[in-house]
Amino acid sequence: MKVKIAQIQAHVYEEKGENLKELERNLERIKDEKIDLVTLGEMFNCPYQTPCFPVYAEAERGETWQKLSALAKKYQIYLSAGSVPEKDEEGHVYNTAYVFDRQGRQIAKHRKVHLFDIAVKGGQCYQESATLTAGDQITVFDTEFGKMGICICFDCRFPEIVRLMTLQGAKVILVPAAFNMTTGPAHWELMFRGRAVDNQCYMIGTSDARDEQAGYISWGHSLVVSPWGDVVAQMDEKPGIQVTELDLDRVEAIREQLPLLSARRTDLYELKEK
Ligand SMILES: O=C(O)CCC(=O)C(=O)O
Repeated sequence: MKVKIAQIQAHVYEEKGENLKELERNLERIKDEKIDLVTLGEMFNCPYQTPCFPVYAEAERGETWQKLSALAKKYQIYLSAGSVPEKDEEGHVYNTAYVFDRQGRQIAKHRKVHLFDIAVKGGQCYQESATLTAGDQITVFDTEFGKMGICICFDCRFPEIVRLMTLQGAKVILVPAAFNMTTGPAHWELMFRGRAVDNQCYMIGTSDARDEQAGYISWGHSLVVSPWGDVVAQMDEKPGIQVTELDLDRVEAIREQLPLLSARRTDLYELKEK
């Protein structure tokens, strides 16, 4: 089975609504390409700076959510709408990824479970936990193409989360992300290839475009890695759209020929789900 995906690596505007307008312009550009699934970057509608998250945050089903749902319906696409800051009733703010189906119905919601708190000497420092609360769910969802999983950026560094999604049946893992100028060159491609090789699944990393003037400078390089570990497609750092066709039959074929998942020694080790 084939799935045609479009990764939109967009510039993040300070004006929240401008990001939705840009999304619509981009969807209009690809509307005749029979795209099945569109993916966006992490915090695609909000500068990636901790003080901005509470200010830009909206409740689920808020204005941004409504527009995203309407766009999925209008263009009859699955829309993995990157991630956005989400506020709950108690005022907690999350880094949340919504996924909509072709009718605009929400079919998945993932709140980032591993907050990005790092301090690399002479390099990138960041503390998401200054304003964000972590989620507590692993997220897989059904599509007409079978099960997919989703996690957000730093989540993907933890092999357990991708393994659990794989064991729950996901053949494609979507990762809205924004690595930076320290960790991007070092780990971006390596991480996606590693997860793909271990789990024999498609890994789809979609970043925001690089903005040298921004407080946090994204690495860009949105990519698709096959279940064999090849980089099927990779962008540079600039805004753009990358269209790729996934062949989901390769997942089963590779798992049969190189039976890693079935050869696990679960008598010696196990991964517990809560
Ligand atoms: O893991 C990294 O190097 C980057 C992670 C990140 O930027 C994020 O989780 O938003």
